[in-house]
Amino acid sequence: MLSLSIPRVALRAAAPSRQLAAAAGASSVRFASTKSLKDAVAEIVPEKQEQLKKLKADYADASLGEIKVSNLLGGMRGLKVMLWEGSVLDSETGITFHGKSIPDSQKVLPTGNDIGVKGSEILPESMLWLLLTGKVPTAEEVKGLSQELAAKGKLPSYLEKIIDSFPKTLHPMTQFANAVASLNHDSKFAAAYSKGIKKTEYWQPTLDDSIDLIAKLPAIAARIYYNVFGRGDGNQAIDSGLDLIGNYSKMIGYGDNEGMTDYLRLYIAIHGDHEGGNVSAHTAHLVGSALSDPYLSYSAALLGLAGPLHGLANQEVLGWALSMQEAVGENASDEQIKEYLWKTLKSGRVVPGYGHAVLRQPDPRFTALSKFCDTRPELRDSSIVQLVQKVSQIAPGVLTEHGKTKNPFPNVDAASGCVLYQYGLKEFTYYTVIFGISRAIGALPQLVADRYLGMPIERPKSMSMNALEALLKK
Ligand SMILES: CC(=O)SCCNC(=O)CCNC(=O)[C@H](O)C(C)(C)COP(=O)(O)OP(=O)(O)OC[C@H]1O[C@@H](n2cnc3c(N)ncnc32)[C@H](O)[C@@H]1OP(=O)(O)O
Ligand SMILES: O=C([O-])CC(=O)C(=O)O
Repeated sequence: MLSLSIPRVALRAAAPSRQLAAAAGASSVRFASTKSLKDAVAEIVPEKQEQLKKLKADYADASLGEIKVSNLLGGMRGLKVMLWEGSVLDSETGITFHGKSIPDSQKVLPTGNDIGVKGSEILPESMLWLLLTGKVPTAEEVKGLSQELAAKGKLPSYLEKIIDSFPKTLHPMTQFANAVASLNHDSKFAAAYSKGIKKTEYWQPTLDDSIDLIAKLPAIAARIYYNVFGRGDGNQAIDSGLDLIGNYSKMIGYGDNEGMTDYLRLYIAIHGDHEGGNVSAHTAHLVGSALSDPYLSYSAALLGLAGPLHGLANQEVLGWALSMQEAVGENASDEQIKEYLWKTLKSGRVVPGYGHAVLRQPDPRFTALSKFCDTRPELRDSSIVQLVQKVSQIAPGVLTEHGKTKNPFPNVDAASGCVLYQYGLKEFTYYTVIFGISRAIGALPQLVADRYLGMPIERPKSMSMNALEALLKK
């Protein structure tokens, strides 16, 4: 269970008490002007640059392990070849954000109640601040960031026209990536680069673009939802008193649903970063290393997220779970679920939502989302949530017996969609778009770090099979 009643941020001297904020109600809490996120990043830049300088000076020739042919042929698993500041993934214990696990983050990061909007889950703004600066923000800092994002959230009319021109049949993720790339029209980084900005200053317009993009993702996503599925407010109106996801939830028609709104906050906060090697984060970093601006880099990341072995798995899980429910009925026995799992495996398909390239235990994000379900009667009693949870107990045994996957446990995608479905968001081709709002809060901070650290263009050595054989025979 989440410790909903612990006044976490309220313990810090600068923050208003959580109870006070909640009692005051949405939009009525006043905050003194405070440090902006850009000021907070500027503070850490010199020490990070110094740390990199020292690493290079002291350890440039130290080895981090050997490269085997199996690494080259096996998707580079396990090779330590990327710098990534925001989070580290441990195969047994899962993700930590600047050293903080998900439960740790839930204890210290400001929630809606802390800034005067209803909600007890982590605000994605709080996670963004942590990922960018390594520091836990105060409630005032998060409120200030929320206000900045609301002020920058409206879409330019050229982008609205571009989104409206997409055929409804175009997958929402393809629309999303195209829309994000189009915003490069207004990139401050691209404009500054063409004017000859100094390399040491690259990070500043990179951060400006990143904040601007994060601010606009909800409206882009909501406009796509409205155009394709006809749901939501249609004009993506932004309430300056609401947080980023409070606004998003309102735009897609869930503004009055506190459970859904807080679920979206939790989902988006904890999907944000999963260290650097996953397909979407890695892609943003790779494309950004060519000094493509944040819009282009993140658009490329979204196209990777749209693959079924990565972010699209959450769409796949729901389709698969509903087909199972149709085949075996609402109160399926363990035996029926096992049979269905075997049928999937024997048909040569993967069981979506299971397995992981790094994790070897159940994904702590899956656990966090399951705990959210346990705290809410509307989810606890849902037949689809119950089925997904039952599958999570049975599938590991079947996948172990099947003997292929190195990790038979559920990953985050196993849990995320059934909650959306239960709250009435049933259009599951849209689910990965929500993941796409989230991944920006992890991938874009690294782009900023890449620029203040002066990271070079990424260019590993590749080999043909013939060249490899020739090398190995030497
Ligand atoms: C947010 C995220 O991206 S989380 C991941 C979301 N993706 C999914 O849930 C899709 C299902 N899972 C998978 O396909 C995989 O487990 C991945 C892509 C996540 C990881 O892939 P890998 O690191 O290659 O996994 P692993 O080393 O365990 O694979 C070994 C074999 O087990 C198979 N395997 C892995 N997971 C599964 C699964 N869920 N069901 C059936 N077979 C599986 C692989 O396809 C591979 O088979 P092969 O030897 O015939 O090619
Ligand atoms: O880490 C990975 O490879 C996939 C994943 O779970 C994520 O990107 O969130």
